[in-house]
Formats: sequence, C-alpha cells, structure tokens
Amino acid sequence: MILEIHHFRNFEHNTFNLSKKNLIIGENASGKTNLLEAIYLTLRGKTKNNIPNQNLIQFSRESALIRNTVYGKRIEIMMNNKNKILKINDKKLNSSIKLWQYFKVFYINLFDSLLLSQEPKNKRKFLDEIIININPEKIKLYKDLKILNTQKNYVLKNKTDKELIKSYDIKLTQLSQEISNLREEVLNNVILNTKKLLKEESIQIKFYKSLESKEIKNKEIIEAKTKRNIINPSRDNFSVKIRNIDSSFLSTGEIKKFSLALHLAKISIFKEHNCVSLFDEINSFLDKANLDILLKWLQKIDGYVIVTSTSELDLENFDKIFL
Ligand SMILES: Nc1ncnc2c1ncn2[C@@H]1O[C@H](COP(=O)(O)OP(=O)(O)OP(=O)(O)O)[C@@H](O)[C@H]1O
Repeated sequence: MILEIHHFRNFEHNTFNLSKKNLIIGENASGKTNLLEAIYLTLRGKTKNNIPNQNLIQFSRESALIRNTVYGKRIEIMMNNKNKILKINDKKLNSSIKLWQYFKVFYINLFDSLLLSQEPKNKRKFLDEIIININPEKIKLYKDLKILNTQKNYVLKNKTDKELIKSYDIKLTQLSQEISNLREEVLNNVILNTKKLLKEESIQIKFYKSLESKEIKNKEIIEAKTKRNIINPSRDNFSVKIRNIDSSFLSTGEIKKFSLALHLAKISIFKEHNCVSLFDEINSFLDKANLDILLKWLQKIDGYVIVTSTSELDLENFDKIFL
C-alpha cells in the first residue's frame, strides 16, 4: 500500500510505503489516528465517524489530498470545505458505496473495544457492517427499510387508513425478518470464531429479534399512541455471558478483551485478500496474558493489518514505522 497525504490534519506532505503487516509507533499526538483515518477515508469515502471536511483539512489550508494505491487500485480523494471528489484509477466515482465492492475494511478503535458495554444500536451496527462487507448489495435492504418506515410514519400521523397500514406492515415484516435473520446468521459465525479464539473461555451469546419482542404483541396500541411504526428490526440485540455472568458485570479489562475478541472473530470471517484492518491503540487496559492471546490472533488475519501503539508490541513479522 502506498499512501500519499497532503494537507490532511497534522500531515503536511507525507508518503508511507506500507507492507501487509505494520506496527505504527508514535507518541501522543504524533498522528497515529490521523494516519488510520486517512487510509479509511480512501477506502470508504468518509471517516469512520463521518467528520466534516473542514475538520480534516489542515488548519489554514483550503484543501487536502490523499492518494492510496492498494490491491491494484489507485484511489484519490480531494476535499475542500464544500465537497469531496473521489477517483478510482483516475475515474470519478459518484457514490462512495461502490468502494464496498472493492475492499473489506475494518477500523477498530478504543470505542469499539468497549462494544460489550455499549447500547444495542452499536451492537446492531457491528452486525450490519459484517453483512454489508459480505455482500454490499444488502445496503439496499436498509435503504428500503428506511423509506418504508418514513412512509408508514407519515400515514400513521396523517391518516387512519387501516388497509394502507396493513400493506406497509406486510412489507416491513418481510424486510425486518430478512435483516434480523442475516444478523443472527453473521452473529453465529462470529460466535464460532470467538470460541476458537478464546479456547478456554465459556462464552454464551444470545440474539434477540425485534419482531419477537413483547412490544410487537401490543403493536396496534403502541402505534396508535406514539404514531410511530414499530415493525422494524431496530430492537434487535445480543447479550453476552461469560462463565454464566452477564457482560454488564465484567471489569473494564474483561470488556475490552471480549469485545476485541468479537471484532477479531468478525474479521476472521473474511478470508479474501482484499481486506484492510486498522487497529488504533487497542492494547491499553489489557494485561500481558490477554494481550498476547489477542495479538496472536491478530497476526493470523488476512490482508493488510495496520496497528498503532505508543509503545512496542509483540507482533512478529510486522514492519515497524515510527512517527
Ligand atoms: N485539521 C487539523 N490540522 C492540523 N492538525 C490537526 C488537525 N486536526 C487534528 N490535528 C492534530 O493532529 C495531531 C495528531 O492527532 P492524532 O489524533 O492523530 O494523534 P495520535 O498519535 O493518535 O495521539 P494519541 O496517542 O494521543 O491518541 C494532534 O496534535 C491534533 O491536534
């Protein structure tokens, strides 16, 4: 991977020649996160948290440019305060969604390493990212769901056309079931890999489907009262038990260990060679034994693996780059 960065955050003009496995070492504020953000931006057309352009362009500059040559593709992203222009092999891309077909990208940071202590929305996001990486066409399911949801909400607020609501419910039920089933399927794969990774641990993961929740039984009353559609998969969730103890009772170190194990298990579903996995300072709070288990697994991941840290890590065969 050859990464060229101009006027992006703390990088003035920098070129990085990255091999398949890299450990980026740098002090606080040396630019580790910015480097990973730059890579992610070229592979997804936006930063992980959708940061606006003006915060990405270097202070007092008008524009930023990043080029990335990876897996036989040359991606270029130029941004100014108003827009981003994305090119792939010198051809302009109108939608960044296309990038999902070319690359599988995973970016795990401190926030992701606390997944098990987070709200259900983030757990659904975790599963949806896997689904779309497996098959980018599935984005359409989520788009269709959003449209139907908005339309039904409009009907609920403005009319009392029961027949129309019924027809929306049929379509919404199908879509919700399809999304929940996909989530359950990918979660089962993640569980399998997590169990392989943490050989000695007893880990139980349970998936809850929205359409099987108790709210659905009182659908009519709730919808009449709130004027909002509840036939959707937005109450899907999963719970994790370790040695029969719910994850909410785990220590911070344990939450990190098991959350990272889930992320590593997720990435190891992808055996293709167009994967790029980025890990931003995931080693804090972990004791040596747990860190060793995770680093061992990390070394088995296919494709590009780029890890940042403020200090050396025991990663054999990783090239070291000092910022
Ligand atoms: N738009 C910008 N223009 C110039 N510099 C910026 C811009 N945005 C952020 N920075 C600076 O970039 C520097 C590096 O930030 P970054 O988050 O990449 O550091 P880091 O190496 O990940 O640090 P840490 O180890 O503390 O997480 C910071 O000093 C930050 O203030």
